Amino acid sequence: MAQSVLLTGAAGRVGDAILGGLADDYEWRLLDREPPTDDQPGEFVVADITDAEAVREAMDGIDVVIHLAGDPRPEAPWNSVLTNNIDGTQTVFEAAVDAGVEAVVFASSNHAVGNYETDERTPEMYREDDDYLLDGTELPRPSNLYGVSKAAGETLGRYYHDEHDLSVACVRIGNLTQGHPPIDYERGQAMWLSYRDCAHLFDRCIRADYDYEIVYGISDNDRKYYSIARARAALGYDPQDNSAYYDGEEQVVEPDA
Ligand SMILES: NC(=O)C1=CN([C@@H]2O[C@H](COP(=O)(O)OP(=O)(O)OC[C@H]3O[C@@H](n4cnc5c(N)ncnc54)[C@H](O)[C@@H]3O)[C@@H](O)[C@H]2O)C=CC1
Ligand SMILES: O=C1O[C@H](COP(=O)(O)O)[C@@H](O)[C@H](O)[C@H]1O
Repeated sequence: MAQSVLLTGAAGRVGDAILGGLADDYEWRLLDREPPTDDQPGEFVVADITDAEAVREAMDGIDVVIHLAGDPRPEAPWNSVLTNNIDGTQTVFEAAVDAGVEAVVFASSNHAVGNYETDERTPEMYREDDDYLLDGTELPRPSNLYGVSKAAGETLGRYYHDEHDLSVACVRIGNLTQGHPPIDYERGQAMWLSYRDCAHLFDRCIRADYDYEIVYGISDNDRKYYSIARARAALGYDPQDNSAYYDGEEQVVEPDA
C-alpha cells in the first residue's frame, strides 16, 4: 500500500480538504509555490511545478502523487493555463515516470465538460426531474480555456499511462465548498463535493488499483448530472454527503448511519 504521497498545490482549498481528512494517514510531502501559513503534516517544498528539477527532486521516494497545483479560475487567461496547468502538469507526469512513482491522481474539472450544459438542457438538467447524466466516457467539451487545460491534463495522463504504464486517475471535481453546499446555485448544488467526501475520494485514489480512469468528484447529491458509478466501481468511492440534505447552511437530514 502507498505510504508516501506528494501533494502539489497543497496550500489551496482542495489540499486543505484532503489534509483535513487524511493528515495522519500517510507520509506527506507537500509542494506549493506559496509557503505554508499554518502547521502542516510532513515536509513542505516551496517550488513551482514548471521547475522540472525541483519537481523531480520532490518525487524521490514517493509512491503516489496527487496533482492539484494550477490556476483554478474558470476565467483564467490562456498564458496562465498554458504555463501552470498544461506545462506544469506535463512536468509532473514526466517526473513521476522518471522517479518510478506508482500512480498520479490528477485534479481535473467539471469545466472540461462544461459545454454539455447547452441552452436547450439548462436549467432543467440541474433539477431532480431531469435524468441527463454524464458518465466520464464522453469526450471533453470544455466551457472555457481553463477547461481546455484540464482536458489537456487528462490527455497527458492517458499518454503517460499508455506509454509508461503509470496508473492515472483523473478526477473531474465538481464544486467543493466547506460546511454546506453552495446557496442559491442549482448547478453548484448538483455538483457539490463536500470536504469529507473529497478527502475520502482522494484516499480511494491513493489506495485503489487502476490503470487509467476518469471519474466525477461529487457527493451523492439527489440531483446529479455527473454519474459517480465509475468512481464507486473502480475506486470504491462511497460518499456520505448529499446537497439535498441541506436547507441553506443548515443540515436538515442526517445521512444513514
Ligand atoms: N475547488 C474546486 O471546487 C475545484 C478545483 N479543481 C482543481 O483542483 C485544483 C486545486 O484547486 P483549489 O484548491 O480550489 O485552488 P487553489 O487556488 O485554492 O489552490 C491551488 C494551489 O496551487 C498552487 N499553485 C498554482 N500554480 C502553481 C504552480 N505553477 N506551481 C506550484 N504551485 C502552484 C497555488 O499556490 C495554490 O496554493 C486545481 O487544479 C483546480 O483546477 C477542479 C474543480 C473544482
Ligand atoms: O474547476 C472549478 O470548478 C469550480 C466550480 O465551478 P463554478 O463555475 O460553479 O464556480 C470552481 O468553483 C473552481 O474554482 C474551479 O477550479
